[in-house]
Amino acid sequence: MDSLSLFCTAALLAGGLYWFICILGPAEQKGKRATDLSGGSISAEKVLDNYNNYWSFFRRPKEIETAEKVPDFVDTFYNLVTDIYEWGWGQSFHFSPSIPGKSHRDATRLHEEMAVDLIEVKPGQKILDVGCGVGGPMRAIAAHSRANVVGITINEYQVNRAKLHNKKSGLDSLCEVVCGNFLKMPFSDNSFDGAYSIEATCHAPKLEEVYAEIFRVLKPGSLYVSYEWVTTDKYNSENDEHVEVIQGIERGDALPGLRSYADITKTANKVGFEVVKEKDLAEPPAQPWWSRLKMGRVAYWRNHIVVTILAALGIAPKGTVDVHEMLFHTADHLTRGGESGIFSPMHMILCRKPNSSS
Ligand SMILES: C=C(CC[C@@H](C)[C@H]1CC[C@H]2C3=CC[C@H]4[C@H](C)[C@@H](O)CC[C@]4(C)[C@H]3CC[C@]12C)C(C)C
Ligand SMILES: C[S@@+](CC[C@H](N)C(=O)[O-])C[C@H]1O[C@@H](n2cnc3c(N)ncnc32)[C@H](O)[C@@H]1O
Repeated sequence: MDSLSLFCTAALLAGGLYWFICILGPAEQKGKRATDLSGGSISAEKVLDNYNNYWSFFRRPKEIETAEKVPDFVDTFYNLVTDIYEWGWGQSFHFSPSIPGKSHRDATRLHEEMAVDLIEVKPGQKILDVGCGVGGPMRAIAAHSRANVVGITINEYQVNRAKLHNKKSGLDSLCEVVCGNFLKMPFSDNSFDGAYSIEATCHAPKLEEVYAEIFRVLKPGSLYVSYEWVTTDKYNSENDEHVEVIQGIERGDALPGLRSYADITKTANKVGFEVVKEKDLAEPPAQPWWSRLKMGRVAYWRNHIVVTILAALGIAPKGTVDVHEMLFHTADHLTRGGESGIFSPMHMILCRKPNSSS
């Protein structure tokens, strides 16, 4: 081979690799590339150890007895997955029903806007985003309602990502992000005009504790809406396949144990809320929320190859491949949970803090 053909072959190979990693594997929404994957606040050399610790803790969620350790492990989980989520899903870490003729991005935004419409906030009022991730919902909600949104997340890396995105999108005057535990929030009593949580309170070992905290910080008369992860009335704990799917969802999503849909209202009432409305937003005529996960299967294989190459080259931390593989299996369990109807990530509950409450 003469030197010109050698040069052309090398250039083609390099171009192909660049295309495979950087063009084929960019974030759903611009901001994260495969080459940026990190372990969040965990240093690269400790990613694998942290993954192994996470795995030994959450492997059998139903057996988790030390509830006080859960927030720390959830924090570790989000250090491990936040970049992969942003890269492969976008800035909103939740599901939404598919809407024929609309993109995932629009369907996601509409699902988020519905939450703030339900809590009836006015421009300039202050609302709380409980478990805000990197702030995808917060920005959509602030832009839609012109309310001031304060988000709280246990994960410091997410706080920094959210702040960066808020600034880039020009919404930082409406959006504030705080690092803290939603089981013990650094906010005064009766200080918010409304609150919402999107697929976040499922991480609380006891739902009652997080609902009680939200109740405390809300002004009397104001509304709170939550999209909860639950097992539905189709779930049968005697059915081995059902149990396998639900346990797969729990361990791949850092859940200390999924709750039954029937527990949600009971808990809201117990802490003092009036339940205004409750509805599983996944139920027909809503279109499947899991179709986006299913459609992505080919992309996950490609991502797996990209992550494996990057980890081998030392660009992505060791352990990224294991985390990605865990998510790969989680996607399958979530899809099976959706298809069988035993699981919903969008059991909506709308509650009011009574006016008379002291
Ligand atoms: C509410 C929670 C998170 C919900 C979803 C945002 C995430 C649940 C599973 C995640 C993913 C699974 C497969 C990944 C894929 C293998 C990878 O190549 C690209 C990213 C995924 C699609 C990833 C994206 C986010 C999820 C869909 C929980 C934690 C309470
Ligand atoms: C699946 S993400 C959803 C994020 C966001 N609601 C969204 O839809 O993009 C769950 C979020 O809950 C947060 N979270 C979990 N446990 C928490 C805790 N104890 N205190 C504060 N935040 C917590 C995580 O850090 C993460 O930001």
